[in-house]
Amino acid sequence: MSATEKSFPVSWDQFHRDARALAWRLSGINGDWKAIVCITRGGLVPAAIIARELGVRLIETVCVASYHEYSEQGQLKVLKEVSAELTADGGKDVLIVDDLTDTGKTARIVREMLPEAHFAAVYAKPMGRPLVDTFITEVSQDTWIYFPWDLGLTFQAPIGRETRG
Ligand SMILES: O=P(O)(O)OC[C@H]1O[C@H](OP(=O)(O)OP(=O)(O)O)[C@H](O)[C@@H]1O
Ligand code: HPA
Ligand SMILES: [Mg+2]
Repeated sequence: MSATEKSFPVSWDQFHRDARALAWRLSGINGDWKAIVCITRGGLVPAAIIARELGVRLIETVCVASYHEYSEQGQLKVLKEVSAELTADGGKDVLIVDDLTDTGKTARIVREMLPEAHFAAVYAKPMGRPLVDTFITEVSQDTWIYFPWDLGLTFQAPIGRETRG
């Protein structure tokens, strides 16, 4: 990932709306998804929303860890693979869900496990975009997305204070 300069904070409301918009798109692609494979941990939240909207009840996880704290990508580790039941036919009619794709490294690894599956992410950056079949919003590569589960309400200094110095 390149150095991040801009920030894109996402509220719970906005995330819910964007995940729902993703569900809308996915409903037009396949009316009968067999299962959702969510990429933990970030994929758990959109997966819950999409599963509710599309009536999918078979939810599997693939557990991948890559980033340590913020911005710095470490070694990619697969902590748990997808069940053999879903990989047997390459993942036909299976929906893979993640919160975002950044460099595309996580998506590439999971796609190799399920080459026939459909990959959906709520947000995408340009490097990861070719790895995603469906997404809602693209942000630039130098933008860091702050998800609502990583944020809290804090005091904001008045704009005037900053400009007065
Ligand atoms: O396209 P990439 O450069 O591979 O980055 C995208 C991945 O990075 C984040 O997960 P992370 O590994 O930080 O773990 P988390 O979901 O547990 O926060 C995010 O949720 C994606 O899964
Ligand atoms: O922009 C991001 N935001 C949060 N987590 C991430 N993991 C990779 N890129 C990002
Ligand atoms: Mg993740």
